[in-house]
Amino acid sequence: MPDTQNNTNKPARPFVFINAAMSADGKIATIERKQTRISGSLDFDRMDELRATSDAIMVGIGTMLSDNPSLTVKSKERREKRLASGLPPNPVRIVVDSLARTPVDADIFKKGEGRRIVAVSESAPQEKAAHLAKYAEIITTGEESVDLEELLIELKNRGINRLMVEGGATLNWGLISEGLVDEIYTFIGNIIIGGRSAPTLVDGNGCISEFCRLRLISCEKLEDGIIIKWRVSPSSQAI
Ligand SMILES: NC(=O)C1=CN([C@@H]2O[C@H](COP(=O)(O)OP(=O)(O)OC[C@H]3O[C@@H](n4cnc5c(N)ncnc54)[C@H](O)[C@@H]3O)[C@@H](O)[C@H]2O)C=CC1
Ligand SMILES: Nc1nc(O)c(N)c(N[C@@H]2O[C@H](COP(=O)(O)O)[C@@H](O)[C@H]2O)n1
Repeated sequence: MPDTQNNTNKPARPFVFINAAMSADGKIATIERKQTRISGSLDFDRMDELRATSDAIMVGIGTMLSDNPSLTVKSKERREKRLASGLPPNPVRIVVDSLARTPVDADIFKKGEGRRIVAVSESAPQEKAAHLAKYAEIITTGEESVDLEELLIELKNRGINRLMVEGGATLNWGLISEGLVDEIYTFIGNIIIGGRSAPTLVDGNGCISEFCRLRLISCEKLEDGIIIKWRVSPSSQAI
C-alpha cells in the first residue's frame, strides 16, 4: 500500500516546519535583503538543535543568493550525536531554484559534509542544471517554477521525513499557500526594521479571502524576544 497523508488519498510528504526570525514589525531582513542579525545566541542555538534533529533543511534561491548560508550543524556535539546514530553530520541541504541559478562556489557546497539537492523546474537551462549536477543531486519538477508538492513527495521517497524550511519570504508563501506546512516557529526579536519592500515572514501574492489558520502551540520569552510556535490547521489552504 502506498504511504499517504493523514488518511487522505494524497501521497505522503515529510513533516514540514518553517523556522525564522523576524523583527517586532514582522520583517525578516532589510530593504537591501541582506542577512540581518535578529536572533541572539540562544535563538541561534535553538535553530542549531532544530537543524540537528531534521533530515533536511530547505531554502529558496533568494535566500541562497542574498545570505549564502552554509546550512550546517554548528555544534560539534550535535554533529557527533548524529554520527553516533548512523546519520551524516549535516542534514541534506536543499535549494529551491527554478532556473538553476545556485552558484557552484556557494557555501553549501564548500562547507560541511553531506548530501545537497537543488530542485529546479523544466525551465532551467540544461547546461546550468548539468553543471550543478556535479555538485548536487538535481530534482526537476514543475514547468516554470518548482512544483513544491511534487518535490516534497520526491523528498519523502528519498527518505526525508522531517524537513526544516529556513525561508525566505517567497518560498514560505509557496509552501503555506499550497497547504504544505505543518508547523511554524518564529523568534520575534527586539528590533524594528521597517521599509515597505523589506521581506516579511510570508510574502508572495498573499491571501484575499481564505486565510491560512493557525493554532497556538506555545509562546515563551527568550533573551529580549519571544518564540511563538504555531500549528497550521489541517486543510488550511490560503487563497
Ligand atoms: N530572518 C530569517 O529567519 C530569514 C531571513 N531570510 C531573508 O529572506 C530574504 C529572501 O527571501 P526571498 O527573496 O523571498 O527569497 P526565497 O529564499 O523565498 O526564494 C524564493 C525563490 O524561490 C524560487 N522558487 C521556485 N519555485 C518556487 C515556488 N513554487 N514557490 C516559491 N518560490 C519558488 C523562486 O525563484 C523564488 O523567487 C533574504 O533577504 C533573506 O535574508 C531568509 C531566511 C531566514
Ligand atoms: N534564525 C535566524 N535568525 C536570524 O537572526 C537570522 N539572520 C537568520 N538568518 C538565516 O540563518 C541562516 C544562516 O545559516 P548559516 O549560519 O550560514 O548556516 C540563513 O538561512 C539565514 O537566512 N536566521
